[in-house]
Amino acid sequence: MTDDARRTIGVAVLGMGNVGAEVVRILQQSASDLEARVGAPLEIRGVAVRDLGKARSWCSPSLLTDDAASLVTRDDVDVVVELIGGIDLPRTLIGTALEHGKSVVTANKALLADYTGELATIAARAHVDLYFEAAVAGAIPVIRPLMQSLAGDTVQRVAGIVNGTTNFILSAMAENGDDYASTLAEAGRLGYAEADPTADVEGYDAAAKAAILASIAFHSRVTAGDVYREGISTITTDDHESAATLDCTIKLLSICERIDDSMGRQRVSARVYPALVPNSHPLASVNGAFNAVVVEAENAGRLMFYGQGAGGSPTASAVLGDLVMAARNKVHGGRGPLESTYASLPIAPIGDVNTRYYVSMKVADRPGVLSTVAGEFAKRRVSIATVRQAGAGDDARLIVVTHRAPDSALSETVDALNDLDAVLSVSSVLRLEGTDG
Ligand SMILES: NC(=O)C1=CN([C@@H]2O[C@H](COP(=O)(O)OP(=O)(O)OC[C@H]3O[C@@H](n4cnc5c(N)ncnc54)[C@H](O)[C@@H]3O)[C@@H](O)[C@H]2O)C=CC1
Ligand SMILES: N[C@@H](CC=O)C(=O)O
Ligand code: NA
Repeated sequence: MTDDARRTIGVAVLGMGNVGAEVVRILQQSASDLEARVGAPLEIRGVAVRDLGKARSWCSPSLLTDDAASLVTRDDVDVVVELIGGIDLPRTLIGTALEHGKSVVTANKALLADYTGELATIAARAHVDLYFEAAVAGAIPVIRPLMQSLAGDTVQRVAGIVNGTTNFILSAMAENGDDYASTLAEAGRLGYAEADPTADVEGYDAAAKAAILASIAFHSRVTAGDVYREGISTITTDDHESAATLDCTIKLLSICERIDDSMGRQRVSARVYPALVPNSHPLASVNGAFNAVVVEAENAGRLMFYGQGAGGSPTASAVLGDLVMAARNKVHGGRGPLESTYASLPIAPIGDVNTRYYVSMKVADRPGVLSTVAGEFAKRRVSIATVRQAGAGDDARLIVVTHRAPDSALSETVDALNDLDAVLSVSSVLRLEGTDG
């Protein structure tokens, strides 16, 4: 090893919350192993926090600063680890760090979903790394497998459960009938939820991750606004009960796939919504804050990645992996792969996606209602797979499951059902995924 290769790598950590605190702990506890793997010692030069007065374990007070902007430009810092969250401040801090020749590791999917292009351009100009394995599916390696291991294949589909908080809530509701609000509060206490948990429950976090996954998988620029999104805040105990009667469970899915238009041209569909998944499907048994991502590639076939998708130490594990890579590149020269958006595939609207629907509606309990309801599906060429009546009289409900049809035809059918006198209300509409038909 040359003298140069033995130089110390200076690390700045920005934010010491759920993830930042774990990163600082591991950096100190595993210092000698990390040194051996990098080929040089990693030394924390500073830790930026919002409140200097707060007590912290694993961190000498002399390292703390409330001036993140100065820390990221210091000459003795080689790699900046951003774990503050949000958009405007980290965008500026990361941009500045990269411009000053620092490699950056971040877990910030909200930022990356819209600004990967901007930040990757600065990183390329400065010949430094921008790594973000922790931004999607926490501890699970998905970014690196897609970007590197599958770089020679053609990925067709990336789909799965990428939000731990909502999976924790849906699992608790389905398994124990737990209450939505208290389970969400518990996810916050356990360090799974975002600072504003609306990002989790309304699907924004999963949509940001879908944008990142789709961009990498399809070598195209996909941003958060390109992702169709529905959250889980409207899912009720009745929905879980209905799912159980169909031998299904409800999961918030992120689905990114190539779909053809009517001329056979490829487009990208990226979408996030709660869906019924058959209990026999591998995703149905992914519970709690666990995530799973299924990748389908032309030559590799189907690959499944499973593990802890949220929480301080699992996320810190992915951050540390990136930090070791970035530090090695600083020691030995070179940099990681550049982002690749050469394919520039356009985005397909949700209406063009073929899905199956589950529709539960309160109906008048009188002769002819079933055929009126079925007629609205038929008018739009939506084929019905099963119909079941639950309850009777004032409690009569029809539960319809369709075959696959364009989402636009399905949503027009639901609008038409809402206008029928025979339908008192459409109480629930969910997609059904993971089945043929
Ligand atoms: N918690 C998790 O399971 C995961 C989180 N992430 C991402 O990691 C990042 C951090 O997440 P958490 O640690 O959970 O959030 P957190 O809210 O626990 O930590 C953020 C910390 O940044 C500090 N902070 C705010 N403004 C600051 C400033 N100007 N200077 C220095 N520090 C400042 C806050 O005081 C807080 O301690 C976010 O981008 C999040 O989306 C990614 C994957 C999993
Ligand atoms: N809030 C996120 C944290 C990890 O990305 C989640 O619940 O998955
Ligand atoms: Na990951």
